[in-house]
Amino acid sequence: MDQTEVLVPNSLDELIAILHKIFESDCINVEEVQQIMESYESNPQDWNKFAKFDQYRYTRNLVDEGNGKFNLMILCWGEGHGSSIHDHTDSHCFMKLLGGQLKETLFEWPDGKPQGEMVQKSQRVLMENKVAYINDSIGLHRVENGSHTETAVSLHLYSPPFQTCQTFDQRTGHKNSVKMTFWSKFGERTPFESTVSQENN
Ligand SMILES: N[C@@H](CS(=O)O)C(=O)O
Ligand SMILES: [Fe+2]
Repeated sequence: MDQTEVLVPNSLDELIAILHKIFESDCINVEEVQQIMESYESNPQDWNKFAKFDQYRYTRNLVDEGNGKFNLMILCWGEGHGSSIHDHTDSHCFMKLLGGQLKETLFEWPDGKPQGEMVQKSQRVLMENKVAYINDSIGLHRVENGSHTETAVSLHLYSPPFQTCQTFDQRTGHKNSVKMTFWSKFGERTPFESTVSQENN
């Protein structure tokens, strides 16, 4: 084994083990994380137990707490489900498509501008196994499952972990602070009380 060896995770568990190693360091190489997440070939048998859908909105399902360095979660998007325009609370955000496709629309921060329609920077469709990266200096985004026939499942890594973010009204740029919750943790449904605030997102 030499130092340039490229590890290819053969399962979600192997990917998580590699991520734990990478995040022992305080200095994160974005390309390295992106590459290792991309090299894992999605296998539904690895992640089915975390993939819990809701009829009305996308769900967030905690998979791993990354020794306190990151949160790894699986998001389940029903047909037509989407997120509000939001930021990522000064964290790194990696998003890998495990199943289906998702549309990501990037927006500029509205700060310092007169109130009005938010400025859209770009749009792309993420295909299975691809990994997108965003942080607050890149901008804001909205993620949508535009399909009316297929669900989508994505794997998100946030470092450092965060529990609140800001959402933005596309017409006015007005922002709201939102508490983010988990539909399930480690494959178990989260008790009702702690999921209520997610409905406001
Ligand atoms: N950042 C969002 C998902 S997405 O739309 O990127 C979340 O963690 O809920
Ligand atoms: Fe996001």
